[in-house]
Amino acid sequence: MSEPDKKETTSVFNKNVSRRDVLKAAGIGGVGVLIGASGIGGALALADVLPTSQKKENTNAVVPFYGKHQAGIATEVQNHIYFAAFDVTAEGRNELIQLFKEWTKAAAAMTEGKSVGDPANNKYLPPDDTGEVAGLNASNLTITFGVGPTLFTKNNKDRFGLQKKQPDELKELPKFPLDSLEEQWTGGDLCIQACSDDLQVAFHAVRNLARIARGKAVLRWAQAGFQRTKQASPKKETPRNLFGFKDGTVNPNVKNSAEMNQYVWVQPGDGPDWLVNGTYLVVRRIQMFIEVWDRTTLKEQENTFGRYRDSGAYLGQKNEFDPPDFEKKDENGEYYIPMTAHVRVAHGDGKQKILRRSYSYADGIDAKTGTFDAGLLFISFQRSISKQFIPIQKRLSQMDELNEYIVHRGSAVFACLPGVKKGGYIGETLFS
Ligand SMILES: C=CC1=C(C)c2cc3[nH]c(cc4nc(cc5[nH]c(cc1n2)c(C)c5CCC(=O)O)C(CCC(=O)O)=C4C)c(C)c3C=C
Ligand SMILES: [Fe+2]
Repeated sequence: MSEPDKKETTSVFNKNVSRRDVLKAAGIGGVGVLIGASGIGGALALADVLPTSQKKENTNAVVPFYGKHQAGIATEVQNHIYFAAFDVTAEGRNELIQLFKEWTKAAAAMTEGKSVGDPANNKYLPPDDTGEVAGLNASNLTITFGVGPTLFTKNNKDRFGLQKKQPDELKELPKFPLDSLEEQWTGGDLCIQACSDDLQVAFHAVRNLARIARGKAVLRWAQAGFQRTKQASPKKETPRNLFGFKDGTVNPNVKNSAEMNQYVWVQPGDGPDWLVNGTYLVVRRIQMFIEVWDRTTLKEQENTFGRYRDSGAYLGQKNEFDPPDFEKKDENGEYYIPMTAHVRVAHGDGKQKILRRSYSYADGIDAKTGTFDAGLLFISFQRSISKQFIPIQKRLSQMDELNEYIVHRGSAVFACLPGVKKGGYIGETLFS
C-alpha cells in the first residue's frame, strides 16, 4: 500500500488521525502547549502529532504490512536492507503454499514489532523466535516477497504446477557486455527484501523467515546494505553512494499514483492477472573500485556521472533538482554533460523510468587484491523489465564512462507479488 500522506495525517493507535483532530481531542490549541501536556499519555507523544517536517525521526514507527501493494517498494526508504534469495526444496505445491502462509503470518507479526510464534516458555524446546530483537521496536521494518523465474520452470521441470503462470517478462536477464557475474550472487527461486532503520531488526526478519522455511527453502545468497541514516541526515537529503555522489535524485514520485501505475505497478492486461498491483524487481550486486575512484580528479569524477559532486546538480545547472539540458555547451563548445556520462546514457530519451531503491554494501576485502569489496546493491522496481531496465542497462553496458570504475558481480530478477488483505496470504493470487 502506498504510505498515507504524512503531511496531513499521522498514525496514532494505528488509526490515521489528522494533527488538528489530535489537538482538538486533547483540548489544546497549539503545539507549544502540547509539549508540556504529559497528561494525554505516552501514545500521544510529540513525535506522533507533529507533521513530518517538524518531528524528530520516529524509528518507533510501524509500516503497515497489509494493503493493495507490498510495503518496501513505494514506502519511505529505510536506513538498512537485508536482502536474501532462496532456492525452494519443498516437495510439492502444497508445501510451497504452506511456506507462504507461514511467512505471511510471521512477517505481519515482525513488521508490527512482535515476535514470531509462541512466547518462549518451554525450557526444553528451542524458542520460536530467535530473540535478538527483544525490546527493540519495528523501526519501520518492511518485508517484501518476490518469486523468481526458476520457481516456474527449472531444468525444464514444472515443479509446482506454475509453468503456465510464468509471465513472459520474468526470465533471466540477457548477458550484458562487461558482466562478470558469479554464481554465488546470482539467481534464486524466491527473494525476501527486509528493510528497516535498524540492521539487527532487518537481519532478524530474514533469519526467522529462513528458519521457518527449513525443509521447504534454503538460502542461496544474501547481502546486507546501508545508506546514510535518517539520524545523521534529519533533513533526509538524497543519500550519497560510496563514490560520494547523491544517488537516487531522479525517480518516479512514489506519492503520485498515476506515475506509479505508469512505471512501477503491473496493470491489468500487462500479463498474468495474478501479478496486477505487483511489480518486477531487478537486483544487481555491483562492485565499485573505490581505490581507483579515489585517485581520480574531481573533474573526471563529475564528468563520469554528469553531475556535480557537491550540489548533486546536473553539469551546467545549479541545484540538485533542476532539469538537465543535454544540449548545453561550455565556452569551448563541449557539452557540459559528456556523451558518455552516466546520467546522459541512463536517461536516453527519458521514456524509460525505473524506481531505484539501492543501498551501498561493504563486505570486507577481496583477499586476492587486498582492495575493498564494496559497492552498490542496485535494486530497481519496474512494470516491465524488457521495456524499462533492459534498454537502460544495454546502453549503460555499451558506453557508460562509469564502467571504468565498476563491475557487475551478481544479478537476479523477481516478480514482487501484489499486497495482501488481513486473513489472506502473500502469493494467494498465484496459487488460486
Ligand atoms: C540499469 C540501470 C542502472 C544501473 C545498473 C545503475 C548503476 C549505478 N548508478 C550509480 C550512480 C548514479 N546513478 C544516477 C542516475 C541514474 N542511474 C540510472 C540507472 C542505473 N544506474 C538512472 C535511470 C539514473 C537517472 C538518469 C537521469 O535521468 O538523470 C546518479 C545521478 C543521481 C540520480 O539521479 O540518482 C548517480 C550518482 C552507480 C554508482 C551505479 C553502479 C554502481
Ligand atoms: Fe545510476
